[in-house]
Amino acid sequence: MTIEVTAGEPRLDALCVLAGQVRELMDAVALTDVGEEELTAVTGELSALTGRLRAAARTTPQPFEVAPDGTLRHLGNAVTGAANPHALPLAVERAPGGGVRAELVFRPLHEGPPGAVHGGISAMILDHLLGQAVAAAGLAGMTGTLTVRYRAPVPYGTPLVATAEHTRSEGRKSWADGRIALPDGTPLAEATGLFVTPAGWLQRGPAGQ
Ligand SMILES: CCCCCCCCCCCCCC(=O)SCCNC(=O)CCNC(=O)[C@H](O)C(C)(C)COP(=O)(O)OP(=O)(O)OC[C@H]1O[C@@H](n2cnc3c(N)ncnc32)[C@H](O)[C@@H]1OP(=O)(O)O
Repeated sequence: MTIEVTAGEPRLDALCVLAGQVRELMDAVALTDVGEEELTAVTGELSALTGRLRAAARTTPQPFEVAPDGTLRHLGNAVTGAANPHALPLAVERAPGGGVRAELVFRPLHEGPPGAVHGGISAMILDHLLGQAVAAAGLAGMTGTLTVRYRAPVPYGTPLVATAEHTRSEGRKSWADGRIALPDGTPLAEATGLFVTPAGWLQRGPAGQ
């Protein structure tokens, strides 16, 4: 899988490349059929590598921050963060007709029911996308409620499209709708959510800037 690295800073770029390699490692672990001896040998090598990375460690991932070019970025985010091995990472863009969209391919690693993506993984993606639709409308907030309707099993290993749009706001409360669909638009999982802008964000913004 090709990981887009956009930090533009050598150390952060290297961290994002490392995270991409770890994603490949996680996929390999989920699918490997090598024998016990090889599993034990690989575990030993990984233990040594883990120790090298922990030689200099922080207590929180790469923060939500203002990048040198003035844009907001969150390389440590669990859904979009290129520096977070847990993230797909999801590349979210503005949708031509309003709202936001992202193309995505889930992996066998995301399996819940046999042959399909775990419902909690789908909900996580929808939570983030709805939140970003609200943020794109200028009203960034924390998820208050999220309701998901699972209409059909979400497959992994096949291209899908996720979209979301802000639907309305009342004071600090904003609502958004979204869905994960097949490329032809057939919805597989649909969500609606309420996002509340914490009072402090109105003064300082989500990055505390
Ligand atoms: C430019 C910026 C870019 C940013 C990009 C970011 C994109 C990232 C996208 C990431 C996306 C992923 C995001 C994540 O993963 S966010 C992670 C998951 N969510 C959380 O952890 C949220 C935890 N909860 C809280 O922090 C607080 O409870 C919040 C902030 C939600 C409200 O605490 P606050 O003290 O501020 O609220 P208030 O008590 O003054 O109430 C205010 C109003 O809101 C109503 N209310 C409150 N809670 C709920 C509820 N649960 N259901 C229904 N309604 C609720 C309440 O009745 C009242 O309404 P009204 O009586 O006035 O009518």
